[in-house]
Amino acid sequence: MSTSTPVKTNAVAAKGLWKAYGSGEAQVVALRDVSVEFASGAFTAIMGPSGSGKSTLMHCLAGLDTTDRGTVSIGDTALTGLGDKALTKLRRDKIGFIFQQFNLLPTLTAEENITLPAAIAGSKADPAWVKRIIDTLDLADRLDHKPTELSGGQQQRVACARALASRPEVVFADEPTGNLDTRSGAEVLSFLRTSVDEFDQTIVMVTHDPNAAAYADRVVFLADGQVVEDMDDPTADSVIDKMKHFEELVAAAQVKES
Ligand SMILES: Nc1ncnc2c1ncn2[C@@H]1O[C@H](COP(=O)(O)OP(=O)(O)OP(=O)(O)O)[C@@H](O)[C@H]1O
Repeated sequence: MSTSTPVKTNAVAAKGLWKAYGSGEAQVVALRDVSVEFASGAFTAIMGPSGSGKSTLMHCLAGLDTTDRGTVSIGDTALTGLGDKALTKLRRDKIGFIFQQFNLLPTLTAEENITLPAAIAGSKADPAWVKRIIDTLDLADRLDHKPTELSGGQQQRVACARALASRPEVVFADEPTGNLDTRSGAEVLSFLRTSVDEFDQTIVMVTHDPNAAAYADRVVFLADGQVVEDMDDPTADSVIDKMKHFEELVAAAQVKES
């Protein structure tokens, strides 16, 4: 009898990404030859100093921004070279987004916000799945409320439900706890952890917060547009240590330059 271990596939893969903004002397190179993969069913945090390229990388991975060179795949679909229409469809079908500012539509109820992406796509999200998410997020008695009638934490939980409603291949979360108090932030992070452990979702999250990164399975560190470290099983302390180390390296490089 063969004892095969399940093969982990990649939800997202980037190879040799380059991205620059502007031209000539004003040019800023935001990504320098970045190759990175994100396994299905894993929670990965992306960290790094301000300006290190975290948002640029996430936008390029999600097809929200173009790259100058390199390839990106979501599941088995290559993003590179897709036209606008195909890219929009891929984002709608395969990618969920959670933003720092929640980005809910103010005139719609929580429930309408959650089901809107499926409605726009002309399909209907699986009601049993949506109910399971809503129950896990403890939103059942808030579904008729408009965003202004919800706390920040509740709004972000609605945004989490919206991101997961279509069971996307990957959810990109950009500083999802940046606007929340500690308790509401912890609720959102616990939900993201649960969505990986129990619902087999894939999460890629940009964060500045070592405590948030500690919820992840892995942390990818960027500095100056490059992947400089890849850490498994992070704790808040191990992440803080690593960040101190980068700050020292950056400070040493600045002394050398001056
Ligand atoms: N639209 C743009 N036009 C010009 N330069 C840009 C643009 N977007 C980003 N950059 C530059 O690219 C570099 C990487 O920016 P990016 O926003 O990806 O970094 P980040 O790590 O997400 O930073 P932060 O933590 O401050 O959000 C920075 O030097 C930034 O100034």
